[in-house]
Amino acid sequence: MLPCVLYIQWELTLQYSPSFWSQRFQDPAAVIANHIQLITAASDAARKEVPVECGVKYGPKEGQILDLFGGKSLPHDAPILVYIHGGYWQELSRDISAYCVVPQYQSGIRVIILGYDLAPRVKLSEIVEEIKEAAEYILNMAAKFGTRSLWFCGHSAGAQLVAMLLFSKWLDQLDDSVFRLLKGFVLISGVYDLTPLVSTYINNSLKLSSQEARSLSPLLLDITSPAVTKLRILVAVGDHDSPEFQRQSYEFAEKLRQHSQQVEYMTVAGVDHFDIVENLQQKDFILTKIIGVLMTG
Ligand SMILES: N[C@@H](CC(=O)c1ccccc1NC=O)C(=O)O
Repeated sequence: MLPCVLYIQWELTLQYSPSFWSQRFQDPAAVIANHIQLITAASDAARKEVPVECGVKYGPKEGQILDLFGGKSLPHDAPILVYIHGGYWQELSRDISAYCVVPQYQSGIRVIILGYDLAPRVKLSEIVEEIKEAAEYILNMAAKFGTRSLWFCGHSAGAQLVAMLLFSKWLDQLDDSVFRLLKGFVLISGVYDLTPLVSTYINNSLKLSSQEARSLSPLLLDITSPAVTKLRILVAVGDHDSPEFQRQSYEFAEKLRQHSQQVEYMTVAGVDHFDIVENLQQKDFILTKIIGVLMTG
């Protein structure tokens, strides 16, 4: 029999390795390989099909770069969707994360694909700071464009980065003329309590202490910002995500609900941690349609 500590460690590793839960492939490595292949092809296609300004710097650090899709072909007040990729803050990049662009652009939405520095080069607390700087930069840019609405959407680790925007004072200090552009968040298959990751391989490059993990966990922090009551928030998770991922999404949505009546929770049928976002390249996928309706309705 395995000693209890080893068993718990193995169970945590399993719960927080999304590739093990896909029902589409036998081999977890094949899930990731397929994911990279699909999102790379869809991102290449987006750059061919949609006018794009690539490589806009939004801050001083190397990875603080965004790509802005839509150009002059959209009206100046077109809504903006900001998309933040996942990969446990150590994998993937903005240039292969533009897969949601084409259908949203076809619905009249500008899309910003946000890049950020990755661990172990930077600490997670620095990445959270980079995203805050991005949000500030983008809101001010949107105010200049005359944008009518702005949404943030994050996948997996990217959903934690979006959620952390709620725990920073800058949101409450924004001028109302800028804050009113921010309409909501779409949080897809996120991780909101980081403390279980500390004892897994995921922490090899993050090097989070238990204390740091707590301070970066939206599920464990007090929500004090009045901004939360003004935002619409959709928390979505795949029904083939691991039970722990599903629990975290459910609990975070419940926590948000204690502060706001504008929070929705949904389990997306028939998808895992990866095709829940791969499918954002399809205009008929339920989440693609919901994002379009939320942003233009
Ligand atoms: N090593 C992980 C990889 C992973 O979690 C992941 C990969 C791509 C996009 C998002 C991911 N998860 C969280 O950000 C796994 O086994 O699934």
